[in-house]
Amino acid sequence: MRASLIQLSVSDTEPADERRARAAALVRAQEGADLVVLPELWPLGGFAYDAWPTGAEPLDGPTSDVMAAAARAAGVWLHAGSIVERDPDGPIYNTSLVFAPDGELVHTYRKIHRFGFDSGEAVVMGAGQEIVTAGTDFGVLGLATCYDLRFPELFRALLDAGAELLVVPAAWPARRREHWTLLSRARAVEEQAFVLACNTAGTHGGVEQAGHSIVVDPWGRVLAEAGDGEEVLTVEFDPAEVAKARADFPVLRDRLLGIPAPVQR
Ligand SMILES: NC(=O)CCC(=O)C(=O)O
Repeated sequence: MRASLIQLSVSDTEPADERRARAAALVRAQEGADLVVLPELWPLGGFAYDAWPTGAEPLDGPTSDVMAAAARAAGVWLHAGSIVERDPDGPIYNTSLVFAPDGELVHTYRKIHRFGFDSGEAVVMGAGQEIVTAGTDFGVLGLATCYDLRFPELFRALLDAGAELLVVPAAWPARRREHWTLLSRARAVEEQAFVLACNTAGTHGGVEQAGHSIVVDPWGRVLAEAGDGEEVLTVEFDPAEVAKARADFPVLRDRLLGIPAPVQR
């Protein structure tokens, strides 16, 4: 399969609608790929907290509109990164959107672990409650977002839900780039799965982004890694390598904790 990670540059100066149009053109240009991935909160900026109250949008808002059309035009599965979702009956959420090649919005995932400690996302956004996987033509995607990468128990739960390709949109700062690379590889090794981690480039909200989107195979090998700036990272791999790695080195068979106990007779 072929995957393209669009490491979009996000600034405070580009209006959201212009960035939506630019991102949609980049998605359309990936015709021939099986899966296209965008970063976290790219329409407004993952650290542009001031823009969130007015820029939040519903699931059928402007980002969904342009991304559905772009997925359909390119004929690709599209993980369109995440938006600031306005829930009419609740708080705002950091919500990822997955579109099928016909443009239908088939899965959404509300980020579970909110970043910021006592500020930003952790204060103004609601926490997602559900583990989400997405069945596709080429395997089962496990959905996680940015800071979620630090919580291995989420990835173990995704494994137990059948995930084979872990897709992680992010707005990960340059200051902690080493963690980004290390954790992406760790999650791939632990779950014996592909990790496709699509980060943001540029600077917004005063936070320089790390870039360095990365694709890791189930053995922890880096198949492709982007640089610092805006870039489309394209990589080809065989999703069947997941089953092969799990059979060749059956470490998951030796789990003792956190799995249903055998029936005692
Ligand atoms: N947007 C985020 O979740 C940032 C996470 C981060 O900066 C970190 O985990 O470090």
